Amino acid sequence: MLLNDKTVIITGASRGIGRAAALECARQGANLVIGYSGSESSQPLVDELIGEIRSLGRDATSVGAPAGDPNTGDKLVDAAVSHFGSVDVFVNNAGICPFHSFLDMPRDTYLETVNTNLNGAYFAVQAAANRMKEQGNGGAIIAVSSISALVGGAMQTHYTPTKAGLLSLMQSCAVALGPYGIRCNALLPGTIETDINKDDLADQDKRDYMIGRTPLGRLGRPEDMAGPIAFLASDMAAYVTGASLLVDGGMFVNLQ
Ligand SMILES: NC(=O)C1=CN([C@@H]2O[C@H](COP(=O)(O)OP(=O)(O)OC[C@H]3O[C@@H](n4cnc5c(N)ncnc54)[C@H](O)[C@@H]3O)[C@@H](O)[C@H]2O)C=CC1
Ligand SMILES: C[C@H](O)[C@@H]1OC(=O)[C@H](O)[C@@H]1O
Repeated sequence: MLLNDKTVIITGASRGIGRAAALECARQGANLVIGYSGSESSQPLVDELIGEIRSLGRDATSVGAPAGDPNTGDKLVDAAVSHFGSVDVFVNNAGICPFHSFLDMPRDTYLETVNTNLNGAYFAVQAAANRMKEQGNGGAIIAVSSISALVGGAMQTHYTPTKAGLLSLMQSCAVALGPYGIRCNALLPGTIETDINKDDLADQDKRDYMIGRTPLGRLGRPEDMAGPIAFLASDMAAYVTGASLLVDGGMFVNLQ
């Protein structure tokens, strides 16, 4: 197992990519702190996920707190330490992408997107890194960035800068935290079918277009992200830091 007895924190883990990553980390031997928004509607999903993790023979606890709140990272770290005694891996995954055109972007939509996806991530990564430094055994930090860190989208002008920001944050943190043995990497998913793009992909033309751009001939599934996240979290990636792992079915390189 790749993550035996490690403590892994994952934000936005109630569903989608975060959930699949949590289950894979549990299969690989980790105990989990499940970060979620704290909304009532998420609670049953979180309870079900914790049940699944326990049925895999591992343990999990949850923290309901908004990703954009600068104190959320401290709460996640406190929960990891009080339940499991350490923080070994931190996966910053929570994110939103409310598709909207640029010229009439509501200021609140822009600010909420940047706050949830990037500002909260900064403080959460800082909290996890301080704990890892204190423990003195290194650690692994992974930010779920996106193919959108590299390319634009007319309906994503508020979103793509947050994903480029996360990629850049991991690069700079790799430099800042390397001396403590803390590795920092970015995962760049392509188009993965989850709730974040359910409405967008309900448009059959858009869906066919995205599939057509993907050499592997299908959209991604959350499970496709889980192995790469577990790899980056594990000692198999002991010399990988400051890297970005594009997991997109080949979409990015498909010019013509
Ligand atoms: N689905 C895709 O095609 C891609 C997704 N990503 C990124 O992957 C990450 C996960 O997204 P998906 O699993 O696709 O979508 P999703 O909508 O299924 O999951 C998003 C998760 O973030 C949580 N979340 C949202 N706002 C939050 C808040 N304010 N506080 C705490 N948690 C909050 C949600 O509760 C949910 O658990 C996001 O950062 C997204 O930008 C990146 C590239 C492609
Ligand atoms: C929400 C989008 O469909 C998804 O998110 C991203 O980061 C990429 O732009 C994907 O297409």
